[in-house]
Amino acid sequence: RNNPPEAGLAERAAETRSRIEEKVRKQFAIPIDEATPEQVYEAVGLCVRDDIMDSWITWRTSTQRSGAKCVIYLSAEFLIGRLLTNNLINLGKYECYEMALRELGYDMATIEEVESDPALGNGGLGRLAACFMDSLATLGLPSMGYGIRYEYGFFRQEIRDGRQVEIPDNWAFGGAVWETARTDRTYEVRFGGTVEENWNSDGNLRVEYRDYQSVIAKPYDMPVVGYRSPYTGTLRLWSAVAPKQLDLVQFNRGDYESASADRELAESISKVLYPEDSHPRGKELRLRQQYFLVSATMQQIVDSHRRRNGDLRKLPDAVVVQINDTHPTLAIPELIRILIDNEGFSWEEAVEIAERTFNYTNHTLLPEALECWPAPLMRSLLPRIYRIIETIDARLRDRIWQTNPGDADLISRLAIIHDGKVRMANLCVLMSTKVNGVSQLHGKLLKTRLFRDFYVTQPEKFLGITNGITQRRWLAVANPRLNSLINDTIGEGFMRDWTKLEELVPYAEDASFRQKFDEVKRENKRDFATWLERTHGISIDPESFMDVQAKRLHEYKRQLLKAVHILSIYDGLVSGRITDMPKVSFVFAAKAAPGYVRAKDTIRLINAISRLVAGNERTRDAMSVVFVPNYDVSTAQVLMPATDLSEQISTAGFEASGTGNMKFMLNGALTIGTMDGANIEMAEEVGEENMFIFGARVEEIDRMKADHSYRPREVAQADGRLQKALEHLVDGSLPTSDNSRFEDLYHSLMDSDPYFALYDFDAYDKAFWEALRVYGDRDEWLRRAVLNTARSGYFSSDRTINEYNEAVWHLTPIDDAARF
Ligand SMILES: CCc1ccc([C@H](C)CC(=O)N[C@@H]2O[C@H](CO)[C@@H](O)[C@H](O)[C@H]2O)cc1
Repeated sequence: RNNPPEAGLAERAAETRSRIEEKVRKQFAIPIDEATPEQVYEAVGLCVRDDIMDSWITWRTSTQRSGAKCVIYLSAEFLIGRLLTNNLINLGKYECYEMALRELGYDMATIEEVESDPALGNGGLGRLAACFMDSLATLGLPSMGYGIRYEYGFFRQEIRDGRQVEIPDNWAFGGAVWETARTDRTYEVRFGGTVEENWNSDGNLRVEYRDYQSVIAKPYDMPVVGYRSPYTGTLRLWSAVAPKQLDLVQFNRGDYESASADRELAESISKVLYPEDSHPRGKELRLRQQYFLVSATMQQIVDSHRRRNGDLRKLPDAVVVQINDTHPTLAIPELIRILIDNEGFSWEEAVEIAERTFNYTNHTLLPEALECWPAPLMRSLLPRIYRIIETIDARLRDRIWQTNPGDADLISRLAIIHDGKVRMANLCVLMSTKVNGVSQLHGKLLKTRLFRDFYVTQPEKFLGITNGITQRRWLAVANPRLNSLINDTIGEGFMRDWTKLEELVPYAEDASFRQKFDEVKRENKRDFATWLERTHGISIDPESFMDVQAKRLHEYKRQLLKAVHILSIYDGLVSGRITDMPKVSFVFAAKAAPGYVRAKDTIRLINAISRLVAGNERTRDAMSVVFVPNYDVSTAQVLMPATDLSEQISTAGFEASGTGNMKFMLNGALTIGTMDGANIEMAEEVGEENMFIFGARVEEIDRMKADHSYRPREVAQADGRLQKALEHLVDGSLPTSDNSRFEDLYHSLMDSDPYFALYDFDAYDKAFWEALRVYGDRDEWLRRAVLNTARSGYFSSDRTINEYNEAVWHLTPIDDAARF
């Protein structure tokens, strides 16, 4: 990050240095030269935290006082990543702290790596929420994120004998310098018990709760620092605490277990993140987590509004709540409960307020990912909430019966409670003002498929808002070399104004700029190789062509297509069919949900292929297959700047948007991909000729699904290369530590191939070789790579957030005058 040292930098660095020394002394009672990197990291973090405090307090109190409309981003996941470097860059203090540390004998990289990566999310949905918080703060839009402070985040992944092993991730063990426990803002959340509704003489409803279990929700606040903007947002994460630590009565009775049983049950609520990102396991604890999050949040929202404004009818003018997928759906009946049971509103009034308060974002079309809770479970765990949902459902059924008498089918499709299940997506759509998909194609498919019956009656409710990524973390933090090159070429404007990146387009034709761009990529590849060796003891050739597929392991993302294609290249090299191929490193990074057997099998297959390739002298120097363990935000930040080819090969119609695709594009990688999700809009921005687009379009996939015409086995038999490659899965040629093979994967492709991997194989092969051909022409490759970076500005989450604000939230940014 070698920006010329501005005037005064040395003085500020000296002052910062003494603050760090002082912090070490006060915090650890030792002189700096005895401190460990962990202690120095904590001291530095605490100094930066002090730098943030004043503006954080100012804005939190002033936005509250000003009554400015605020967006509440309600999400079960926030994949925030490490915060030190991000906060320093957003504060404009990176160089200052880097110089101070250097004078203390520390290089920033060492201190940065000490920080734990709070994996409070699974993947796309969680990371999107984190990018959104950064953009909201940078754009000065009054905002608060609400989530759960899981004690154990997303599991750590280790690969043993080629297999994924899950290790608990106690992220906060090293102390979390960025959070503040708000013991002054705790709320009680009730579970179970019985509920009695009594209408008293003055016709008001009085609801009696009995025999319920209580859990205390304790908030931990984290500041969300905007980029060079004094506005600091807040991320509030709730932690579950038992109302009483120990039941002395039971304890004195010698019944020690039950004495602490309640406590364990209570605190198990925020113990661990559920590692599924498609198959909800419908576990009671997961439902407890969801209600815990929404009840604490909505109680607090109503409380502070009543304290600030008093008239709850005006709540929708003061706050707008964005529900991040269906996981926080219960916020809707919870608000209605509070308004009726605690605030004495009528049913109609409460429903009207709720409908004007909530909006819902859908992130997946996968039927198996749509949450449907068993009605008996919800009735017993949340008796009052279930009553309210029953009433909403009954009134909906009545309304449909009036408008479509006799149309039982329509009712069975639109109803919220159906077949003993509570369909969370239907409840969200019915009770939200706006429902959006996360790319233009996804938005369209919500209208024509998933929510068609709702769309026909309320078309204005539905839209598509294409995802985005924050250029602060995914360029300035992750790729300082490219960031400096861009700053030196077109200035720093891009960090705050995504449209500025366009100014880089002409430099695609500039040979000296392409040269510098190439040098940046080479350096980043060397960094990645060094990091991979140091962190995982895995070696990779930094001069090789980096072909990367990094995302959650899921059949629709088709890591299997990539793996089978690599086997066909292996066969080609062994048979001599393939002679001239540049050295390629096929890099995979992916976590599989622990219960998703086929996904875990695919990881095992990739590692077996890696051994097969390394074990053959005809292939080991021509290519390597590398599986990078424990893919998380920090890994993505070192991997994406080092990538040449980004694999975005999902079956058309299955990837709602993708956001990794945007990060690779921004960091100068070319994309080989299908016309799916946001890939389509990337092709619109940069031109299809600057990507390697292949494969069946969504219409073709739909047709084959509709007429059941697809015969995968015939496709394989018609293509000798493909057939031979597939044989490896069952012929024992793949080295596995227990001689196990991959029958299930083989048959999943040959018998049904639900994601049309074999159908797109040949088209993929052609696109891949075209990519290698272009890579052979350095100038052409670099020209296209520069264009991809230059045309990726549209995928800034600032553009996305501005679209949400115009179409859904209607917030007023804090007045710019105060911003600078
Ligand atoms: C209940 C289990 C569960 C947990 C998480 C999810 C998420 C919705 C899965 C997810 O992360 N979806 C991804 O969201 C990204 C952000 O919008 C999109 O870019 C990806 O296309 C989508 O797969 C579904 C089901």
